[in-house]
Amino acid sequence: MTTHLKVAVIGAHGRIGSEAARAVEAAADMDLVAAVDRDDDLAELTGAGAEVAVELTHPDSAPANVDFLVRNGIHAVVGTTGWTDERLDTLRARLADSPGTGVLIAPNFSLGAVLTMHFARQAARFFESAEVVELHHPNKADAPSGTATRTARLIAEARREAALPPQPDATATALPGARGADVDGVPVHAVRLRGLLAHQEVLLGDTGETLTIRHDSMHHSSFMPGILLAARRVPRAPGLTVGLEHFLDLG
Ligand SMILES: NC(=O)C1=CN([C@@H]2O[C@H](COP(=O)(O)OP(=O)(O)OC[C@H]3O[C@@H](n4cnc5c(N)ncnc54)[C@H](OP(=O)(O)O)[C@@H]3O)[C@@H](O)[C@H]2O)C=CC1
Ligand SMILES: O=C(O)C1=N[C@H](C(=O)O)C[C@H](O)C1
Repeated sequence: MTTHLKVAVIGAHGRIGSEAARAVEAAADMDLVAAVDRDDDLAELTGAGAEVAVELTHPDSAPANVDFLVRNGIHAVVGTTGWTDERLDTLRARLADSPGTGVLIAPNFSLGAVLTMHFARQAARFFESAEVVELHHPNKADAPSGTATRTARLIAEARREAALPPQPDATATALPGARGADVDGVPVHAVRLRGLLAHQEVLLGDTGETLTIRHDSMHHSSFMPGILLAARRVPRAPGLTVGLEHFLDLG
């Protein structure tokens, strides 16, 4: 008899959480043992014997939910954004008391977005300038997106490794916000527009040429293969992993 992975979804009434609950239910090797949202008790997960929980709620809610999961030895696949360095440090300290538990935090579960970040990091050292434009639906809680923030950090890391100087920008006067948010020296611009779902462009420029890397998620289904892959893999990855790329072989 094959044993199915017991998976719970937290944030199961939300845009991505509801899609994730359906994807888990449809997966031949998984059982959806709990699907909870804001007013539910997380004790449902322990009662149901959840082995892995997929956390897709709100940046203000995720740290406490993940803390609960780690304290109860439930592996976590976290898509919720808003993980500052301070929040990650707190989580690492909690994980130290539960060394067998795995937590994956991924700002984006779609393969195209993971590749966009990978390619942007690869390309960054060859260009004088790089900026990130993310475009999302107007109901999104945070700006800039978790993906854009991580993309900018990866670009900044590559620029530092290549000892590139700060990006040129002769702007002397600007309306507040006109040059976007400064994420580790990389400008990040956020567009909120009905009709959009989740999109990102990485613009790289140097003398006489530009390179644009663009990714579009047209539907929440784009995130599901990554979420299911992460749920299968996270029990074998104790500790904290940030980024789905660590569970993929990107060469
Ligand atoms: N990593 C990835 O690939 C992706 C990540 N995301 C991220 O996922 C998160 C959710 O996005 P989205 O689905 O659009 O948001 P929604 O607002 O549609 O859904 C979030 C759901 O979580 C619920 N919720 C809030 N707090 C809690 C809590 N403490 N416990 C349980 N449930 C709670 C909300 O309830 P209520 O409405 O009452 O607040 C809501 O039903 C965001 O951070 C988003 O950026 C989104 C898509 C892809
Ligand atoms: O809120 C969303 O919709 C999304 N959030 C994630 C992010 O902030 O990067 C992933 C994707 O962009 C969709």
